[in-house]
Amino acid sequence: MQSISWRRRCLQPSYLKGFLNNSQRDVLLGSRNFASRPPGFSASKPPSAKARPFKDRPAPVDGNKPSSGRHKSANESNTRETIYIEETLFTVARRWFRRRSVKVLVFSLSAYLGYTLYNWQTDPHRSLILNPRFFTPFIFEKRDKVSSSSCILNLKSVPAGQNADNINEAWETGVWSVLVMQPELQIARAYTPLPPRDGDEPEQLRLFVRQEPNGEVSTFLSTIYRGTLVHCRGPHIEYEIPADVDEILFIAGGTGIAPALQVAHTLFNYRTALPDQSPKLRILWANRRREDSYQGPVSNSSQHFPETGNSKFQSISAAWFGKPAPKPEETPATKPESTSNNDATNPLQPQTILVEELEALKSHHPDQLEIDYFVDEEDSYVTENILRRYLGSNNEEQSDHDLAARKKKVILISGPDGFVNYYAGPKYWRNGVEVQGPVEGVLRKIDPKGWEIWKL
Ligand SMILES: Cc1cc2nc3c(=O)[nH]c(=O)nc-3n(C[C@H](O)[C@H](O)[C@H](O)COP(=O)(O)OP(=O)(O)OC[C@H]3O[C@@H](n4cnc5c(N)ncnc54)[C@H](O)[C@@H]3O)c2cc1C
Repeated sequence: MQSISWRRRCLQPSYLKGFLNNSQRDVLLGSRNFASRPPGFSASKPPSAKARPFKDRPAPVDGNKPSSGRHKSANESNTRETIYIEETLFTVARRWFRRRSVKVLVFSLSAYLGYTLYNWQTDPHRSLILNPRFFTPFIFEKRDKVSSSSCILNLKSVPAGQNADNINEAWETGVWSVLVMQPELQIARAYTPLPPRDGDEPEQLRLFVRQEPNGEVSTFLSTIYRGTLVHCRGPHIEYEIPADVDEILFIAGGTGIAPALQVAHTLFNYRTALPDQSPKLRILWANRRREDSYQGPVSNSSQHFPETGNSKFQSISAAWFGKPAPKPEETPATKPESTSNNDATNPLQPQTILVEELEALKSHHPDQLEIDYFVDEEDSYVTENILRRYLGSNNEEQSDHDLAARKKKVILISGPDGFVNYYAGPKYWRNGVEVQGPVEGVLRKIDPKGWEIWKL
C-alpha cells in the first residue's frame, strides 16, 4: 500500500466501498470482477440507468464500423471502466463536501482572514506618514499669510516620526501633489507641497493655498484653527524630472509657483550627480496682483514692454485667470486698495514669503537659477515675444546644436486652467485618465525645437 500513489489508493475497491451506494458499488466493483459477479445487478435494487452493466450500454459509434454490444475490445472496456470510476469519484467528492461544507467554509474564511491580517501587519505602507492608498491625519500647526487671498499652511503628521521614505522619493523624482480632504463634505482636492526649509522635519507638509471664492476645500484650509486634523493622501507624482535634464523653463501662474519650487528643489539637490551637470532653471512667475509677489523684482524683459497697457494684454490676463479683465480706462479706479503701494521695491511692503524663498534660492544658485516676476496690474505679461527670447531667437539653429549635444530641455507650465490653456492648450480626460493632449496656444505658434513641453 505504501508504494502506490494516493490516486491509485483511492481507486481501490476497499477504500471506495464506504462511500458508495449499492448500485454504485455494483458498477464499480462489478466492473472489476466480471467473472465472479454480473456487473450492474444489485441484489436489492434493479440497476439504474447509470449503473447499467457495460455490455447493455450502447457502445460509442466508431466511424462506419458497426459496433456490437457483445464483442468489446479490451481497450473499450477499460475506457468505460475509467469513466465510471471518475463519475463515481465525483459523486464521492460531492458527498464528502456536502457533509463537511460548514467546516470547509469556516476553514476558508479563517485562512482568508489570517492572510489579510498577515498582509496588513507586514504591509510597508502601514507605517507611512503619507499613504498613497488611504488618507492619513496631519495636524494643522500654523498659517503664514502670503496675500489677501493666499497663505501657506504648515501641517505635521500624526503620529510623528514614522516612515517618510515615499515623501523623500517624491522629492527626488520631481513634481508631486497630495489630496486633501474636506471632512464634512468628504471631497478632496490636489495641492502641491512646498519644499522643506532648513530644519524642517520630513513629517511636515507646507501647502500654498489660494482661497477660491466659494471654493470648498480652499476655504476650509484657509479658515481652520490650529490643532484641526487635516487628512491627506499621496504622494501623487505629476512629473518625473529626467535624470539628464539640462535646462528647464518653468511658466508659472499664481499657485503654479509651488511646483516650480519643487522643480528647483529636485534639480539643485538631486540632479547634480555628474561632474559636468548643473541644470539650469528659469522661472517666469505671473500674478494678477503685486501683493502676491511684493519685492519680487520685475525683470527688464517684462518692464516697459512696447505692447503693454493695451487691451490685448488685458484680454490675455482674462484668458489666463478666467476672469474678465478691466477695461483700460477703468483700470486706475478698479485697482484694489492693497496695490496703492504696489511698487516691487517699496520698502514699506515686506517681501512675501515665497519671494523671500525664491530670492534665497537664487543667491545660493546664481549660475543655475533665474526668476522673472510678472504682474498683470503693472502691465507686465509673459508674452509670445518674451518666450521667443528665452527659448532662443535662433531657435532652430540652437536646437539642432543642442540635439547634437544630446541636451534635454523642458518647458513646464503650471497654473489655473485658463493659464495653461493659453500657453499650451488644454489637457484632456481619456478613459478616466488625464492626458496631455496636443500642444496648442502660444507655444504651438512658437514651436520651440528641441524642447519637450509638459502641462502640469
Ligand atoms: C495637481 C494639482 C495641484 C494643485 N496644487 C494647488 C496648490 O498648490 N495650491 C492651490 O491653491 N491650488 C492647487 N490646485 C488647485 C486645487 O486642487 C483646487 O482646485 C482649488 O483649491 C479649488 O478647490 P476648492 O475645493 O476650494 O474649489 P471648488 O469647490 O472646486 O470650486 C472651484 C471654483 O468653482 C466655483 N464653483 C464651485 N461650484 C460651483 C457651481 N456649482 N457653480 C459655479 N461655480 C462653482 C467656486 O466658486 C470656485 O471659484 C491644484 C490642482 C491640481 C490638479
